[in-house]
Amino acid sequence: MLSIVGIRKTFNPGSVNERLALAGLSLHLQAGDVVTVIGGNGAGKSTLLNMVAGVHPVDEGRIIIENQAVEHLPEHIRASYIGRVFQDPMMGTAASMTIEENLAMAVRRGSTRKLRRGIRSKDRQYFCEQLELLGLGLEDRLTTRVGLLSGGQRQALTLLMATLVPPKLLLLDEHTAALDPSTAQKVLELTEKMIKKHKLTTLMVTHNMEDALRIGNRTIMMHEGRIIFDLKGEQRKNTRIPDLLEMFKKASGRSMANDRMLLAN
Ligand SMILES: Nc1ncnc2c1ncn2[C@@H]1O[C@H](COP(=O)(O)OP(=O)(O)OP(=O)(O)O)[C@@H](O)[C@H]1O
Repeated sequence: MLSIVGIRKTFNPGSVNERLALAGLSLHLQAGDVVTVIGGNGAGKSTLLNMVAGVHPVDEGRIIIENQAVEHLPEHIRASYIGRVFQDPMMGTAASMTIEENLAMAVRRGSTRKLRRGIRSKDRQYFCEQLELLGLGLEDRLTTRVGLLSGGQRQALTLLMATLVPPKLLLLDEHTAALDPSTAQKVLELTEKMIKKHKLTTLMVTHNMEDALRIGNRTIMMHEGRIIFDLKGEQRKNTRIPDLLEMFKKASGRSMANDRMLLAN
């Protein structure tokens, strides 16, 4: 489903700010794989997602989605089949537009149909049904501007928009990190529900090691632009947080002290 082969990315090459973010990373996902991505600060997790989404061009390597090489395709083309939810609830939705206008945009993602002028009552009914699934009462606020919603409501809406037309690939970049714990929990439950409902192939970056081991079927840990371990099956089932820390130490030669990953657990 997704094959990432030997991708390299260096930011600001040749300058004092040169940063090697991805060091020839390879990763293969089967359809329906839900892979959590963990790693210390600056390990390259966001860069990995950004490269798949086409935010930055790769220096080297290939990215193949359903047998199609996409590494040279611009971000807006990839956006038609990649759903994304970012850490910042202000991204992913248009603040000045209403809930129904945002949803109408999301429905048209990837469609060759021209933008219709109005939103039909049939569309409204569908939006209401979908919003009800969030359990946040947003179905009664279709004409509310998104800028007036709370961070959690906005993030739940972004998640709905990212999955309304089921994407080939869902990319979640610490999408609950900026929310208060109970809202984060709720958005995470919704995430799991959406992934299950649409059987979405997913890459989810998280700093929460407990979530990383609980959600999905595979966990990769990154360090200095590489994958230092890849847990699945029985091995993953039997792995606990202290084991992760020990594995990190062994693979990276340093302890995880001071990283946000520790603070989140
Ligand atoms: N747009 C950019 N311009 C310059 N350097 C960048 C850019 N994006 C990332 N980097 C650098 O690339 C490296 C990897 O960063 P990245 O954000 O991918 O790490 P991360 O694992 O997501 O970290 P964190 O958990 O702290 O968010 C870091 O050294 C970072 O400073």
